[in-house]
Amino acid sequence: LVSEEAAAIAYLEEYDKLTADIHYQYTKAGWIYETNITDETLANMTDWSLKLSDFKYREAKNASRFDLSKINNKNITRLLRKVMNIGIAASPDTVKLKKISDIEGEMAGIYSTAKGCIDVTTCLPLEPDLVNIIANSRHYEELAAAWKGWRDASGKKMKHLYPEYVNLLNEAITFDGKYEDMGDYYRSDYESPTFESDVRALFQELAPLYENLHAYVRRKLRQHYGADKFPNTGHIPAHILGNMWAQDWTNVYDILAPYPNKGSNYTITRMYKVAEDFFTSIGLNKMPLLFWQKSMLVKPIDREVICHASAWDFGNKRDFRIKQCTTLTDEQLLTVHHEMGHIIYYLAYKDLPYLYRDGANPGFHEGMADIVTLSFQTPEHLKKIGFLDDVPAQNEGDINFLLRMALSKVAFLPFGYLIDQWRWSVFRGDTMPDSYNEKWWDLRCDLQGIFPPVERTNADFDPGAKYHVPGGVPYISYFVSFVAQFQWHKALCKVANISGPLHRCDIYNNTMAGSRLNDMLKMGSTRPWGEAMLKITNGTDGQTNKLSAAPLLEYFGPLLKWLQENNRMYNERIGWDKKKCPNVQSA
Ligand SMILES: CC(=O)N[C@@H](CC(=O)O)C(=O)NC[C@H](CC1(C(=O)N[C@@H](Cc2ccc(O)cc2)C(=O)O)CCCC1)C(=O)O
Ligand SMILES: [Zn+2]
Repeated sequence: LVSEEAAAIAYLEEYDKLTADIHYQYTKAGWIYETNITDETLANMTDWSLKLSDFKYREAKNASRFDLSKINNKNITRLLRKVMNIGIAASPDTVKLKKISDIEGEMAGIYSTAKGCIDVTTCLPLEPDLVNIIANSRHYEELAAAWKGWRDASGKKMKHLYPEYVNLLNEAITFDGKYEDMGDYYRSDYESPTFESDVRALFQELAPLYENLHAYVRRKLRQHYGADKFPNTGHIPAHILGNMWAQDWTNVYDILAPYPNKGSNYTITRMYKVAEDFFTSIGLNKMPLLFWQKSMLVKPIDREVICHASAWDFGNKRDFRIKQCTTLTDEQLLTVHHEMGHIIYYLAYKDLPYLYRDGANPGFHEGMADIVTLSFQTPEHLKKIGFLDDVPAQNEGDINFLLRMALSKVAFLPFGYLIDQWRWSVFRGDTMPDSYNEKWWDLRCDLQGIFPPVERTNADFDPGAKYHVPGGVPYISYFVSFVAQFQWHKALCKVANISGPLHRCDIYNNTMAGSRLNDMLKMGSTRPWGEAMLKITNGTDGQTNKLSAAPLLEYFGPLLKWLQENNRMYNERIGWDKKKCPNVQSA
């Protein structure tokens, strides 16, 4: 009699090959669509998406025949549970699954081909045109036109699709009674019943730092644009922060602090080589030859593509690519490092069983993508690789540098937190279609302290103007990443014996730090993520297997002190009125 465990092992070996093969086909169909948007490539991708759902449905049935209580090998039971954890593919209603794919395809198509009109004759794509206007224009009305034009052409055009999309997802995911709604399923990636309250607590711990940055930035922007543009509720106009979603404020750094912002003489290829050099300098992998042959690193001129940058793992242990409409800007150089960070993670776990080729949780994959930017952006590092001529003197250079880092790493926190607060409330049924936009602006106003420059009504659908909402891509992973990456940075700097303030630490060329990081990366999702966290933090002070805001607060400690002094000196109010949002109609 073959033991239950032996039979399960034999099944999983066969499954591993089958799942890798069908995922290769599905990923290739996705790549072909995203790098050449046509009706045919969309139909092909939808076809493979349904084939994959069908495969998952069948194999979940096959795996359910094993009696887990008779298998004491935790690894085998974890793998079997992953085979049976198939999300919406648990629904036998393939007509509804196809409808979900069709709606997603339609929303992604609207988003990726939308052209926002900034006047009656000029309509422009988001990347790079509208992004550049929002980044570089300093004219209030011109910025407002680009901000409104984009939302009218994207979110507003897909508003009618989203209610059915939500209902179909909820029907499919609740079919076998494992999940309460689609938000419950998204959160299950973190394998923790307290995840939702844990991230809320982290956000509240970080709010004072954000509010002090917000107060300083509001004062400097008020000086530039005039006090009449700033309501006495304390909110900042959403469209003058240098980013289409006000999620990253580095582009208005020139208004906030006079600082020689060096444009450097580099090429697109050199951007990728510089990023690769960072990873190899700490002992991690270089990009395989296939990466350079198959990636799409610049926007093609002869076809429509999805420009939103992304990293791809084709699942055959050899084919890893980046798709990015790369341009020569500092922000883009960071995105290059980010996307390549994902590839490094893929390479670290490529020889694990397919089911384990994932981040320990989605936030870990994003944290890995970002971690090197904490070293790469230090003035010392930029000087080392010739992007900065001189290192600014200690003190005021420190504050300028910390301010610039805070404009991306602190400014982002409420945004990274709120997208899924909105989405989870929609999936729960707490927010119905007739208040989608009001709920969105409740969160945007109350948590980010910004308000819309032009009147918003429930005819608008501003959540749809952010890629990840029509794309059905979870977002809390970025909030988790922004917390975790500072925990890892602190631990790796300790392991690397690099002393001094955390914000000046650069792990470049440090293979001890790299190998400690790799110990975590190569685990993939073999174990619950607390064990992966300990792989990095073990033996360092404050070691923990949980998320902690302390390292982020330590990193920005000197800046918070400076901001508090500066805001006090100018008698600047900290914070803004909650539940009062200018330009937003409440139902
Ligand atoms: C096949 C596939 O989809 N692969 C996944 C990777 C995987 O899951 O394996 C993937 O490539 N996702 C794309 C996404 C792209 C970007 C993004 O969307 N960023 C967020 C939030 C943010 C902002 C600042 C920041 O410093 C870091 C993140 C935004 O721009 O709002 C765009 C620029 C940066 C990262 C990404 O790389 O995370
Ligand atoms: Zn990422």
